[in-house]
Amino acid sequence: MTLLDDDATGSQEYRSGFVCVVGRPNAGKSTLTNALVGEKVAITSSRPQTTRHAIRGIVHRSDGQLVLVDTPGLHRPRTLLGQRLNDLVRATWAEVDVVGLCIPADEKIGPGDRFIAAEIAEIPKTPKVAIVTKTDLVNDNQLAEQLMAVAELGVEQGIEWAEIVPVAAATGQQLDLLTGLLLAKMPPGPPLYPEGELTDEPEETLVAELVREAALEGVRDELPHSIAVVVEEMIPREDRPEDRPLLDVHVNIFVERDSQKSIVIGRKGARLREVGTKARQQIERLLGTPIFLDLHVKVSKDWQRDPKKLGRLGF
Ligand SMILES: Nc1nc2c(ncn2[C@@H]2O[C@H](COP(=O)(O)OP(=O)(O)OP(=O)(O)O)[C@@H](O)[C@H]2O)c(=O)[nH]1
Repeated sequence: MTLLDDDATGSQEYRSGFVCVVGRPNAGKSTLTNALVGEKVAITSSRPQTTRHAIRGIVHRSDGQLVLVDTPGLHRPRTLLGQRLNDLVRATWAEVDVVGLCIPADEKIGPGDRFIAAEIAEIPKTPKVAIVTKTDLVNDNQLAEQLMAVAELGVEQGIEWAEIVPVAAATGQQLDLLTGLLLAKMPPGPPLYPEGELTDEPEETLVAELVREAALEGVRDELPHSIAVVVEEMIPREDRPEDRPLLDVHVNIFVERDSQKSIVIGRKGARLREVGTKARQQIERLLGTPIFLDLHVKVSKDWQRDPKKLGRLGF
């Protein structure tokens, strides 16, 4: 009887806390965050280093709440922006309850994974969970080998993995299991956010991310680092019938050079129109209201190297 009681209270205890998902660029962090939360809140792209903000997704379960922090890819800094991104990542790690290191199942562990593993090895006490992502892309043998390689990586870097969990965000495989394992590592405590809340990012940030994502689609490799998006204004259009509201959304897309501006705009504005259409649909879904999206492309020379410009663009 006592045993049963203990068991019941033990497993029912509500837990809540923060998980920071880390990993080298393209490791699948954003996709995993989205899949765990169940709605699109973090930017995903097939290009590396596109996640600029620590966007949080919130996973609600009857037994607890996970606040997921999605950081930019940690990389060797070459510019001021690179340094600031790395600082942001480290500051986040210092505050969370668990660090989850994403390592793709379909690629050999490389210097990029080692670099981040070595960095997280430096955070004392915080439990570290290795998350082997994209398992849908490999067969059982390859997965088994990767799991062993991840275990070895831990030994090599002096990390004692709290768990090593294979998942496929694309198919949803093992996601519930991962959530459960992460929740078990959270401290007991009340929900940190009200139920139903998916992210505490201001709407402007999410809108900017959606525009950025659309603007990056199918463009040259040099562009991801050179695009910044700022929402200037979001105001309801006046004189609209109550049942047909319209929100005016004014957005500036900043690039570093005239040549990049032409790429973003495209022939006779064709690309920019595509970007606008795509982003508008996503933003309307996010905000639940029809919008008029007004996009402007501006050149802000070398903004990545200029502290004042960086500050103005929100970095
Ligand atoms: N097949 C498959 N592809 C995946 C899975 N998870 C992510 N991907 C793909 O891998 C690529 C990178 O995923 P992201 O989630 O953007 O990776 P990230 O680690 O957030 O990347 P950065 O923002 O650049 O740091 C994208 O093309 C995803 O569609 C998965 O579970 N299965």
